[in-house]
Formats: sequence, structure tokens, C-alpha cells
Amino acid sequence: MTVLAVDAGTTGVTALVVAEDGRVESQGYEEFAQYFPEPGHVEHEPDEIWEATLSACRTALAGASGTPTCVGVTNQRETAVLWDRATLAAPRRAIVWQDRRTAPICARLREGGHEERVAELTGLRLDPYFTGTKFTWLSEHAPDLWGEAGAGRVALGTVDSYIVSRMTGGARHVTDASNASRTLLYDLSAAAWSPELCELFNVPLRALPEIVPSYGEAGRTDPSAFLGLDLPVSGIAGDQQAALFGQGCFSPGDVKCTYGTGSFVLINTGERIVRSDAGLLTTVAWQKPSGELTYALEGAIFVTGAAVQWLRDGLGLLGTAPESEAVARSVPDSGGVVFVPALTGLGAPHWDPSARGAIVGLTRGTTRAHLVRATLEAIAFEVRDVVEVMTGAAGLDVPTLKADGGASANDLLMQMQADQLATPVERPVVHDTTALGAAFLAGLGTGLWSSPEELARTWRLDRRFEPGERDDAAYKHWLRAVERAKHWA
Ligand SMILES: Nc1ncnc2c1ncn2[C@@H]1O[C@H](COP(=O)(O)OP(=O)(O)O)[C@@H](O)[C@H]1O
Ligand SMILES: O=P(O)(O)OC[C@H](O)CO
Repeated sequence: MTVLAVDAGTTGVTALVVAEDGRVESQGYEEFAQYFPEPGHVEHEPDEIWEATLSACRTALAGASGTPTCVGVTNQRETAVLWDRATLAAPRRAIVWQDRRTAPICARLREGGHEERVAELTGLRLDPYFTGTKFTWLSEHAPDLWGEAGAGRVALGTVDSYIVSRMTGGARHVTDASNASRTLLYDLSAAAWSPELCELFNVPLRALPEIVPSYGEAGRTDPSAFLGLDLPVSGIAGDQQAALFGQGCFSPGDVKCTYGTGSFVLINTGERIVRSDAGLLTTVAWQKPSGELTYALEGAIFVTGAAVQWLRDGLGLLGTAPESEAVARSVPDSGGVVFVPALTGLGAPHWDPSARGAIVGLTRGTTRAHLVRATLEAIAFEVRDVVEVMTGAAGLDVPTLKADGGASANDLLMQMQADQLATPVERPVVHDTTALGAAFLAGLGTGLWSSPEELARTWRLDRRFEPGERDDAAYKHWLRAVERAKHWA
């Protein structure tokens, strides 16, 4: 028996067929376009996300031994999507989590004295990252659509809700608690949409999805909409929470970092809602079918792998992202170059939407290899900044870091990370623990697996990176450069 897992990420969609023993039987992947209509704006075409989902699933299913028994969905979080409830067509592009256009709305709400109450209810902060102010922006810039949403004809949601809606032929409009907890509209303690927050952000509650547990049957795929398949959709979670699950971080204190477009460090805090005033977010990790919630503290870094992608696509310095490793290894250090990849502002622990990227320390001797190496170092520094907040202000212990995601394939980056943290970094055989986590949730949801403990036994170590010598002088340069990147736009 197998499970089909769909990971609709920021760069593209991955589909895995996962066997009962946790092995990946087959996979498919399809990139989709990124739209940057104005500086600071990042958009996706929902139809293209759906087409990429179908294509990735087709490839994965073609390599699988039989028909899967259920489907799990995981997704880039916070991205605001709208679609017509009857036709499922999207009337406009989605506003992506990285989009900074709502910085003025956040400032307005802050000036209005709302920040403390929003943080108290949601565990989040007033930052353009989250869905809430993206909806507010739409209400102000697309009033007709907002009228349609209020009348129940247009659905509002995140990428998980959109995909499940498409898979079920429009029969289900749902999201899970982990995704809901990223919207600024979810009351963490009440475990429900907050009417107070919906009013503050001008969001019609009736247009929002029903919140369901992260596993258990949430709907069935419609064969005419989804590749002829009639399967239960039995797992849904935001991608970072799914990765925490896929890494087997089931116990309080377990920590993982996923290196994708951005990097997200999550520590399981069990049944406790732990709050941080040092730049970490409090979030739902997952919700069991019984309703019981597991929470996490999160450090969200917006641009890590995307900086490598920018070297490739924006500057043409690399042919492929994996090439960054050999190019960086061709020099012993970054030659004094420091790159702060604040290309979409800064997230944890700084939270400055007006920060912009900075490259300092250039000389006539600087080569592309130095800049590429400085980019990998920047990723390790950014994660160190977040882990230092976890172990310092938040008083948590991080004895090892479990790493996953596309950029975790980079051995040099992983070694830099272990050195910078002075902590071992462990990478599992399956780097794509996000999709694996969605498969685990879906399989638990249908009884294919009986407990998380059973799943934990399927975790296999690929490589452990032991900490070596760390360059504190380079880190000091990094901290100075970060200060320069702040308050730029
Ligand atoms: N070997 C590598 N070294 C450095 N970066 C990489 C490597 N492979 C992929 N990446 C980066 O990782 C990102 C893709 O990882 P993935 O986990 O698929 O991201 P997402 O889920 O955000 O779409 C891209 O931004 C890419 O530039
Ligand atoms: O698509 P990813 O893997 O970069 O993850 C995006 C996050 O969910 C944003 O919060």
C-alpha cells in the first residue's frame, strides 16, 4: 500500500509516492513561474500551480507500483489565493508570502495600536509575510472581488485550500490548523477563526475555509478533476510543519531546519503555547483528529535557497543551483565579501520589511566564486542568528539540528552550518521531508500507520556533519552588514 503526497512549494510542486516502510517509490516535480510585477511584489498564477500539481502527480504515479490509497497535501504557507467557488477559476494572481506590498498596512495597524493584541491572539506579528494584510490589501484594491467574497461566491484561502478544492472538484473548502495558524486570523488559544481579527483585517468569515485536523479524512478527490482518482484526502499541513513531522520531530525539544526558498527552523514545544518576544513565531505544528494540538516555535528566514536561485537567474553566475557547491569550494573563503540576501526584507529575528539586499567587502580581486561562497555562508549565518535566539532569549536547548529541503543537498553548506552553530547537523536519506511528512500525515489519517512512533523508525541518517572550527571574525562582519541592510526601502 502506498500514499501520494503533494508538496506545492514556492518554486514548484513535488509529488511523492511513499511505501508503507517509508521508502519513496517514485516522484515527480514541476516548476512554475514566479511573477515580480513591481519591486517587492511576488505573485503566482493559481492555475499554473494546479497544472504543475497535475503534472508532478502524473509523473510520480507513472513510476509507482499501484494506485495509492490516500493523498496528503502540503504547501507554501501564508500565500493568499482567491477562486470562484462555482468554476474554481482564480480571478487574479495569488499574493505570495514573500510579497512586501502590505508593509504600509502593517505600519497603519501598528500606529493604530493593534500590534500587541494581534500577537496575543495569533502568536504572530504585524508583518507583510502573513496572509491577513494581503487580504486587507485585496479588500482595498479589488473591492468588487471583495463583494463577491462577502456574498459567498469567491473563496478565500491558502494554497492547501486551493489545491484541495481543485482535487475535490470544488466539494470541499478546508484548511488545516497548521495553515490557519499562519494567517493572522486564527485564535491560537480558541483554536478557531477569530471574528475580532476578521473584522480588523476586513475579511468576510464566510469566505474562509473550514478548519480541519491535520490528519483524518478531509474530503475525497473527484476522479473527473484529479487524474481519474477517487481517494481520501487524509493529510493537510503547512510545509514547514509537515517537514517537522517528516523529520520525526514528535517530541518537545526536537528541532529541524528546512533549506528551500527560505529556511525555517522549528522546535516542537508539545502541548505548550510558548511565546517569544525575541523574534520567533508561535505556531500550530499539527492537530490530531481528536482535536489535540501540538505547537512549535519558529524562526522564519525569507531568502536562503532563493539567493542561490538569484545568483543563477538574476545574475547568471551559475548554470544550476547545485553548481554553487563546486564553485564555492574553488576558493578557501569568501575573500572578505559579505552578502546579506534581504531580497524580500528580513524575517526572523530582525523583522524589517524595509531591509534590502546588500553586498559589501568587494575588492578588485573579488570573483564570482567569492560571491557564491559568501551566499552559502550567508545562509549558515542567517540560521545561526535564529538558533542563537532560540538558545538565548527563548532558553531552549538545540543539541542537534535536523536538516532537510532542496539546499540541504549542499554538503559545503551543511558543514558551514555545523561549524557556525557549533552543533552537529543531521541530514536524513530523504531530503524532501516536507512531502514525506504529508505522506505520513495522510497515512496516519487512514490507518496505514498506527502511530508517529512507528514512523519515527523509518527515519534513516544520510550524513552527520560534526562542527569544526568556526570563523567568528566573519560572523562579526555579517552582523555589521545586516545592520547596513536594514531600513533601506
Ligand atoms: N545543491 C544546492 N545548493 C544550494 N542551493 C540549492 C541546491 N539545490 C537547490 N537549491 C536551492 O533550494 C531551493 C529549492 O529547494 P526546495 O526545497 O525545492 O524549495 P521550495 O520548497 O521552497 O520550492 C532553490 O531556491 C534552489 O536555489
Ligand atoms: O516553499 P518553501 O519550502 O520555501 O516554504 C515556504 C514557507 O511555507 C513560507 O512560510
